[in-house]
Amino acid sequence: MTNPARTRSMALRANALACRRGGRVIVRDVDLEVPAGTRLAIVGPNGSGKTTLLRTLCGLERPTAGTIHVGGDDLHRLPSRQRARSIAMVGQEEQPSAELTVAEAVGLGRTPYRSAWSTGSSDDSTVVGAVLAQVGLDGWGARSCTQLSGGERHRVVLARALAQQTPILVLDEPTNHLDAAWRLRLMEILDELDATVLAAMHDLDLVLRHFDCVAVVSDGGVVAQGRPVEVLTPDLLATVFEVSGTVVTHPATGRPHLLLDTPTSAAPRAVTTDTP
Ligand SMILES: Nc1ncnc2c1ncn2[C@@H]1O[C@H](COP(=O)(O)OP(=O)(O)OP(=O)(O)O)[C@@H](O)[C@H]1O
Repeated sequence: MTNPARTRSMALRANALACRRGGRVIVRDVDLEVPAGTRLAIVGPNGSGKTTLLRTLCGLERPTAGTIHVGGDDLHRLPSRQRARSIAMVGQEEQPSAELTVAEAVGLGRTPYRSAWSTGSSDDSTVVGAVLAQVGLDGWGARSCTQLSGGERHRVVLARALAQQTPILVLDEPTNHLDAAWRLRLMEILDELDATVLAAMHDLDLVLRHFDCVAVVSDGGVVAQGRPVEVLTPDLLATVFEVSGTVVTHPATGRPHLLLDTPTSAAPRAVTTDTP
């Protein structure tokens, strides 16, 4: 499928980033260098600070310390329209507004390109049609967002972000609500996109196979970053996630896959001869 996005990817850099919430330090001393066109996965246990970090990196939360640069510009000095043309974000539990049709919800992604009183151009309709096809909702534009399943609503908010045609795309757990086929299709969409992608991910196997880099967050700090196959080692998986992990090669494709298990179940099983 042709990629309807007309973007050029852009680098993102964060230095010494810190965030507090409710008097607590949630993100501490984070340095990230994400070259243009890189797909970076942010992984870490529940509550480790991934959402807070992503929201700060796209300017939705102000850091208490540190700087963020996109394409060389200080994010917090960018006019809001330019910021909205640079970074699109899909939140973890984001929902399209119930009052809107699917096309209207996706069309919101075009807002940064519209003048004050414009309701949208034919160019905008072309982009909306193309991204709806990309997320498998071709012809669904006139439907009310109330008539969608959880996974379909999630694909609508993803389409809204794709319609924004930004050089940086930030996704917080984008595989939430998606079935097995759509999880893989989403990874293909990200693979094809000419954008820098930052995504909080819980599925470490998808990270291994589809991301260029991974940053591991634990207790608000980045404890490891680099190529997934080098970072997601058995030692790190045991220390940070308290799971045992083994990389195996798919017998048909030859691609690496990550198998996870509880630490004890990976140990050799005792053979019992007792009959029930
Ligand atoms: N408004 C707030 N005030 C105080 N603490 C908060 C606030 N929001 C989040 N936290 C805490 O900050 C920590 C990090 O939360 P965050 O949502 O960034 O984690 P996460 O890694 O995205 O988690 P998950 O994988 O569960 O989505 C958690 O301990 C959370 O309880």
